[in-house]
Amino acid sequence: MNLSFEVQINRLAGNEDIELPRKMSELASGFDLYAAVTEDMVLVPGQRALVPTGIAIAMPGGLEAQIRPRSGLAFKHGITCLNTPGTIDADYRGEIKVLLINLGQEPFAIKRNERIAQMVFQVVPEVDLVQVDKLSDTVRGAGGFGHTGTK
Ligand SMILES: O=c1ccn([C@H]2C[C@H](O)[C@@H](COP(=O)(O)OP(=O)(O)OP(=O)(O)O)O2)c(=O)[nH]1
Ligand SMILES: [Mg+2]
Repeated sequence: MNLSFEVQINRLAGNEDIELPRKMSELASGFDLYAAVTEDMVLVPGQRALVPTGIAIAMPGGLEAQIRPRSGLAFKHGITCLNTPGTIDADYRGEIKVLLINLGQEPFAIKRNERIAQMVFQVVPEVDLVQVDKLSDTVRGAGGFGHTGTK
């Protein structure tokens, strides 16, 4: 499979030193995002914060970017994205920000140019919502939320 797209990116003023999002291995799904905090941002347990990345992007319509946590930060420090996956719309031109929360037991300091999350691009199909009086029948019907049991 060889889907490929061009996505424009720029650094916002004052962030010339911020690393551009980067894949850390050849076939990685995500581009790691770097914190553009001007001074250390400390999250105490339970605290959330919108962390700047210093970058903005423009992708073609039909794509979205998802902002996802890094598992290492989540496992070691309880740092995750509160709204995971965050949604970056194709028509958004503002700074990409990462909504982090500290679910750990210790304060955590976010430093400038540390990798805080990752950005995964996805294709979004065009969908027309068509209003109808009755939906098609299925075996599952309205069963959900554990309806099929645990084994
Ligand atoms: O983790 C995130 C989530 C969103 N955004 C930006 C890009 C996105 O296109 C925009 C709106 O996000 P969303 O639709 O999730 O938020 P909303 O609460 O519905 O705001 P809006 O009314 O602006 O759509 O905010 C980020 O920078 N980081
Ligand atoms: Mg929205």
